[in-house]
Amino acid sequence: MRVVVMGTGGVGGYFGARLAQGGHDVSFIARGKHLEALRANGLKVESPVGDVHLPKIDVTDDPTRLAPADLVLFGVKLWDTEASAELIKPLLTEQTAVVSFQNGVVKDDILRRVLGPEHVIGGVCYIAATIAEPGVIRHTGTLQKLVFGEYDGTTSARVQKFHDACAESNIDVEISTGIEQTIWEKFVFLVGLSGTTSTARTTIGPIRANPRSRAFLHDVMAEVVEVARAQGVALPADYADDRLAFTDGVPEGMTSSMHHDLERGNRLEVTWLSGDVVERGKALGVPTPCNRAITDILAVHSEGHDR
Ligand SMILES: NC(=O)C1=CN([C@@H]2O[C@H](COP(=O)(O)OP(=O)(O)OC[C@H]3O[C@@H](n4cnc5c(N)ncnc54)[C@H](OP(=O)(O)O)[C@@H]3O)[C@@H](O)[C@H]2O)C=CC1
Ligand SMILES: CC(C)(CO)C(=O)C(=O)O
Repeated sequence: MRVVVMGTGGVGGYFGARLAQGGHDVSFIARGKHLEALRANGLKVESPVGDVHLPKIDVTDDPTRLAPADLVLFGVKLWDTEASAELIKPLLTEQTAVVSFQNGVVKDDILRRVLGPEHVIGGVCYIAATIAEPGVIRHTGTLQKLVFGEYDGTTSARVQKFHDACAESNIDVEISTGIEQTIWEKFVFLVGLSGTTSTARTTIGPIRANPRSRAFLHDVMAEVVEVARAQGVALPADYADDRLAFTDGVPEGMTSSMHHDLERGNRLEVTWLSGDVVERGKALGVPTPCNRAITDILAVHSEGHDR
């Protein structure tokens, strides 16, 4: 299976490296200093579940050179979705699948519009990984899981093939037969985690331990549940309680990729996370005051800061 990784960052770099380590044919798209370092020194992953060094990788900023692909693993930040989708068009044959492991619930709408719905497989990932320095991906903790599936719920040959490639590459992997709901389930937790850790500027431990911030976390997630239900996603009415209980089980030092971005002065995905909840809430008549507070508080940082 010929895999092309669009965006060799925390997510794309980590999972792409594992697939290459597992013996699969993987090429990478990158840019800037990261591209230069990847060309010069290859791709390194530092990980508690095993380091990887691929001294020589096929990496470029010109996707046309990599055509055709069986599967494109799409891992750019949400603001780069549309432009990156345009760039990968030359990679597609009739059968090519594109699977985005980005956060948010709008990503696949954009991919479907730019690439055509037949190419898009739904996906979510669970990992904490960043570009530590050009050419180096740092994975924190042991969580590293991919969940994906066709939107019509069938287990197609391309989904099964990618599943098997991941399993052979020591990636925790699961096929979802209800991927839209799976994406919304992650979105509920992610919006709660990213919104609270970024506004409180701390990890989940102190947030869940303090009665006021715990109630805020609950209410942020409850708003996402209400929005999901209003647009027809079958989440249980008490799903925020379920996610709060889940949150009690994660390590107290856990935080979100958005909190990391805030600490580094990077641009933030808040517009596509809490901000998207607010916009959907407005359209559906669902009040979203907690997510509005998060979006407005983080607005001063959302474009990042020069350091
Ligand atoms: N990091 C994590 O632990 C997790 C992240 N996610 C989600 O996954 C998505 C990706 O996040 P993450 O991996 O952290 O992002 P990163 O910023 O680490 O990686 C994205 C990479 O793609 C590059 N890129 C963007 N556009 C192009 C282009 N046109 N050509 C070449 N390279 C390009 C970026 O370059 P440049 O830096 O120059 O922009 C960057 O190197 C996000 O939606 C995030 O929310 C989900 C779960 C966990
Ligand atoms: C919730 C988590 C850490 C899981 O992968 C994540 O997706 C993020 O912070 O972006």
